[in-house]
This record gives sequence, C-alpha cells and structure tokens, in this order.
Amino acid sequence: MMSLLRPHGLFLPFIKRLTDIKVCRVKRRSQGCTYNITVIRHRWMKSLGSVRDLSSSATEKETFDMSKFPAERIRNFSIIAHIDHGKSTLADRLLEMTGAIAKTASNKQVLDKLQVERERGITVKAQTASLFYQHHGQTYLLNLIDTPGHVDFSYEVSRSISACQGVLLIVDANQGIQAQTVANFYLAFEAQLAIIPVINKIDLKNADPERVEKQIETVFDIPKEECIRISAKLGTNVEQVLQEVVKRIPPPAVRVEDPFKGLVFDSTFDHYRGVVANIALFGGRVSRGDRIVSAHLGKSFEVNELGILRPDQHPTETLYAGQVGYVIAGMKEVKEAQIGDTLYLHKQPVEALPGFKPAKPMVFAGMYPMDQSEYTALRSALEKLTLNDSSVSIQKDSSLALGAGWRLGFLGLLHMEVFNQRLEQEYNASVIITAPTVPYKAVLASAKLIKEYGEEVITIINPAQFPDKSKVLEYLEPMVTGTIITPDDFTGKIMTLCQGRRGIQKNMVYIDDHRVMMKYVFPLNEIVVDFYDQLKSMSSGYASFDYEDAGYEAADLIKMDFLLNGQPVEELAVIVHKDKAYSSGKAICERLSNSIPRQMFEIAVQAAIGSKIIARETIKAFRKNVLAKCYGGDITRKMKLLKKQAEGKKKMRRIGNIDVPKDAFISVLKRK
Ligand SMILES: Nc1nc2c(ncn2[C@@H]2O[C@H](COP(=O)(O)OP(=O)(O)OP(=O)(O)O)[C@@H](O)[C@H]2O)c(=O)[nH]1
Repeated sequence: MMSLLRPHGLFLPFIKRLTDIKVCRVKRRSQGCTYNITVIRHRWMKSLGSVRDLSSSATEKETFDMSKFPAERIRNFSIIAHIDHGKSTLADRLLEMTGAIAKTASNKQVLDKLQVERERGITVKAQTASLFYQHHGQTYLLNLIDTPGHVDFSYEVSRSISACQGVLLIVDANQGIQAQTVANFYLAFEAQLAIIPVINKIDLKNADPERVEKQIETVFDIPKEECIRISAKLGTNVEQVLQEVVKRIPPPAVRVEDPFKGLVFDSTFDHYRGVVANIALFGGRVSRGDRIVSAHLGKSFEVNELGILRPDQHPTETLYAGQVGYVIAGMKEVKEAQIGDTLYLHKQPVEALPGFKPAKPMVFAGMYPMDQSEYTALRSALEKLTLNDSSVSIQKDSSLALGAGWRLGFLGLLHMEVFNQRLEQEYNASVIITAPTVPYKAVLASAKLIKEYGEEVITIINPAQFPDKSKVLEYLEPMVTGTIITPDDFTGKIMTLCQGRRGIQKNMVYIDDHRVMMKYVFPLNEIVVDFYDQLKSMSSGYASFDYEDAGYEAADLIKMDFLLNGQPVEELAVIVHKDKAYSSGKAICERLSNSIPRQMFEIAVQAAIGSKIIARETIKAFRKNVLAKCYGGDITRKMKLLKKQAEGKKKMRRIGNIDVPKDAFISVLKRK
C-alpha cells in the first residue's frame, strides 16, 4: 500500500484516510489453478478533487502457484523481426487472448512502456510477459519476450534469446525479408533456437505472402509449409501461433531437483525498491526469504520479493526451474545484478553460466549541461538513467568552451537520440551533445610513448585527444559488414552511394525475382550518421540496412579543427580520412555557417588541418531588434517579445562571444 502512496507524496497528510482503504482477499479458480487475489480499493481518493483518481485503477494482484508448471509445460520464446513488422502488435494479441490484459482499444503496444517508445512507435527495451494458455486440457506457461527491431538495440535481442528456447520470426507480408530480419534470424540460428516464421499483415491490400514464403525458403532454407500467415492487427490465425509455440518450441531442458541457478538477462532500477532483476531459472527453485549470491561479486542478498511479469509484476512465493520472472533482493546498484550474471543459493554454489559479451559502444559524444549551474542536476539525471541502460558507457570529460561534462558511448545514433530524449522527458534535463565520433585506434611509434600511454594501441574516443602523426606508426578505423536489401530498381543508385562512403562490395544475390541483398564492408564512420537516411530517401523508403562489427583496418586519418573568429572550438573537431579532408572541411564550414544565426558582428568559420586553413565561410553581421515593430508604450507586449528572445537564447551556448545553437554540433555532420 505504501508504495502506492509514496510516489504521489501523499503518505503523511492522508495517513488518517488509510482506514478507508479496503483490502479484501478472495480466492478465484481459473485455468485449473486457485489464485489468491488481493483487491485494494481507494475510496478516499475520490474525495480529493484535484488529486489523481485511483479508484478506478484498483489493483488486482493475483498470486499464482508456480509449482503447477513443471518444465515440460513451459515454453520460453522471443518475438524478433525487422523494425515495424508487428512484434508489439502480435504481443498485444497474445496477451489479450490469454487474458493477461483486457481487450480494449487503449491497450495498444502495452509492452512498450517508455514515453519515448510510445512517441516514436518503436521498441527500445525488451519486455517480458508470462501467459497461461489452455491446450488439449493442459495449462501451459508461455513466457514471451518482445524485443526491439532497430540495429542499435540488437544487444537487447541477443540477451533476450539467451532466456529462450525458440523465437517467432515475424516478416511483413508486404515488405518481405528486410535487413534486420536477416540479422535477427542469424542471432536465433546461432543460438540453436527453434524458429517459427510468421508472415504478418496479410490483411494489407498489397500483401503477398507467397512471395515472402519463397524468400524465407531461399534465404533461410526454411520450407514454406512451416510459415504461419497472420494478421496481428485483426487477430487472424493468432490462435494458431500459440498452438505452434507449444508444438514446435521445446520445453527448457532443466531440472527442479538441481540447485538454483538463475541467469540475470535484464535489470532495471526502481527508485523505491532498488534493483529489479529479470531472471531465467536454469535449475532448482528460489523462494521469498532465500539468501542468494551473485556469482560475479560473491555478495549475498535476501530475496524480498519475486514473481512473474504479466506484464506488471505479480509476486509469487517461489519460482521453479524453466520459469522466467523478477527478483527484488535489496540490491542498491545495478552492478549488483549485472546483466549476464548467475545467481545461486547461499551455500549451494553452482558453475556460473557463460553470460554475455559486454555491449560495445559504436559512437561516442561529449555531453554538457546547457549552463554550468545545471551540472549537478545533470549528473544525478545521468546516474539514474545509466542505471536503467547499462549499455551506455560514461566517463568524465571537460572542455574549454563547454566546461565540465561527460563523454558517453552509445550503441548507435538512434540509441544516442533516444537517451537524449529520455533525459529531457524523464529528467527535464537540457544538454548539448557534441558531434559523435567512432572509436579510432592508434599504434604508438616508440617504447617511450607506450610507457607514457600505458599501452601500445590506444583507443581515441574524443577527436581532441587525437595523437599527432609523429607519435604514431599507424591509425586504425573500425569497420562493419553492412547488409542492404532493396528492390533491384535502386541498385545502381545505392552502389554509387556505397562507393561514395568508401564501401567495398562483397557480394550481391537475388532473394526473389525483384529484390537483391548486397553485402558491403564500410568504415563505421561513413555510415553512422546519415547513411540510412540517404539510403531510405533514394529508394523511396524501400531499402533496409543493418550492420555488424568487422574489426579494425589501417587508415590514413587526420584531425580537422574548426575555428570561429580565429578561435579553435575543440568540440567541433572531427577525425576524417585524408582523401575526404578538403570536401568535408568545405561542407562542414557551409553547414556551420547555415546553422549559426547572424549576430551583431561578422563571424568567420574556418576549417584547419594543423595550422593550414583549408576552407572558410563568413556569417554576416545582423542585429535583430525584436522591439523594432513595437511602437508606443505597450509594455506587456515588449516584455513578451523580450522573453521570447531570451528563450531562443537559452537554446544557444556562448562560445567566446558567439552564440551557437545546441543542435549545431550534431547537424554539421549530416550531409544533405
Ligand atoms: N495492417 C496491419 N497493420 C499491422 C499489423 N500488425 C502491425 N501493424 C501495424 O504496423 C505498425 C508497426 O507495428 P508494431 O507492432 O509497433 O511493430 P514492431 O515490430 O513492434 O516495431 P518496433 O518495435 O519498432 O520494431 C503499427 O502501425 C501497427 O498498427 C497487421 O497485422 N496488419
């Protein structure tokens, strides 16, 4: 009850009203099990007028007896697909059909809980839901994990599938196989999971399930008879999906008699209850009150609460081998329940599970408060947000122009944008993000330098720290293997785009009569900012792209500085390939001069390599007198205009005596 009150700050003033809360325990029989239901009603809330009325959201928490689900009646599966092919919509239908959520129009994409997910219509964080499904007179426990589709979040997919024995591979009946379909298929295939291909959106006018079935046969070698055709939107054949999950996905091969072994496959931080770890039980059982140990830290904790997700938390007494659920055990920091860690019972140690490779940041950017007075508030917001997104790497940084800040590593540009949006929406923080850079490497030239830096090959995540050529044997740049799938009408244009980005074609195959799949090796730097946007626009939205790490290659790199009125601005510096230095210097100067507004004096924007200026643009002087059209003495109107101008300035950062818009740092890298 307290947890319901505290978030609203209502605990003390309304303590007397607690007598008005009704707590009833009732027993209900359903699906062969008896559930104890705790119903909490908040009659008192109705009388509070402006306070949020919670009476309608009376919490009904069913407590389930999980001993009724032995491993052979459990199926653990993920839904994987290319972005927008309908994973979350299918998850909604499965939740509705099995009674986990009500069938209402407002219950849309219920597993997309974050504001940013709902606004952008994309899944960013994998979510788990336990469903009860009646099949041939038996109740099965189906644990579903909905995963994100975008390449930046494929780390979430690989973690999720480690808790599963099978996947539903969704393919849009109109778009067919896309680049992330291929990438996700291989994640599941390499993990040796059962793969059920599901062709979704068959209700669309342009749906062509036959063509998609042929593609699935050609690309994945899965016979077309194994595909299920559905419309997640209308619910067509969704029941068949549940039947096939039970039939084709094997139960987890685990034994309840073994000692408890739990894999932490996700963890989040709750401000009131500490770390909530999502676990998959690879053996044994764990109950409330047990002492558990983290294999990674060797530290022990008492289990305060555990349960299943439907998708809200439902506490239970015990979780058993093969099941998936959450544990709250007084862990105060996310590193105490590190993703990939193994949990076991105190005095019953087990061999730790292999865990996961740590997430590897692909782009780094500086992050600074708009105003140094906001530094402490931003630090606290960053600490909280990184607790819930452990794939972000963070270290302190500072710059002459922007003051104290941080250098953050992200899995890609969308990840960076989503993180920034969450900072603004969830923590009301406004930040400057500097131009993103990929992690370059430099092989140092002498034993003295190696001693000074502490290693022979250093990683450069900030252009300001780019070592001079005289100190370096060779520079290395990160490479990726990119997969592009496109209708063949666009192949010519796309090949020109790829060559312009220093891409080397590795192969090209037809996946059906009209669509080709091309593989290219690219320098990561060339595709990280705006490649995807250009690919989409030149193919009228039809081409898709995905990439994976392909190691490092030697490259002729140089650092390019940008000067505003003769002063170098460290945060604008970029690392570029030598062959592209002149063209990018010129283009960035142009973009900078377009994004910095005219000011009361002339501004020179210059690009320089070492002491040599290679490009220049001039921003002409201009004074915007916002009061010019304000005749007479209407003081309120004058105040309004001045306030508006001051708000505009808040979005700027002063560098020297020049106001630079906060978006200028990123927009300079975006080619039109
Ligand atoms: N016509 C039709 N539209 C569908 C169907 N299934 C999903 N959609 C629509 O397709 C869009 C994307 O659906 P989502 O369920 O958000 O897709 P997703 O795969 O979860 O997307 P990400 O999580 O961003 O990768 C939404 O507008 C859905 O309403 C279907 O069966 N038929």
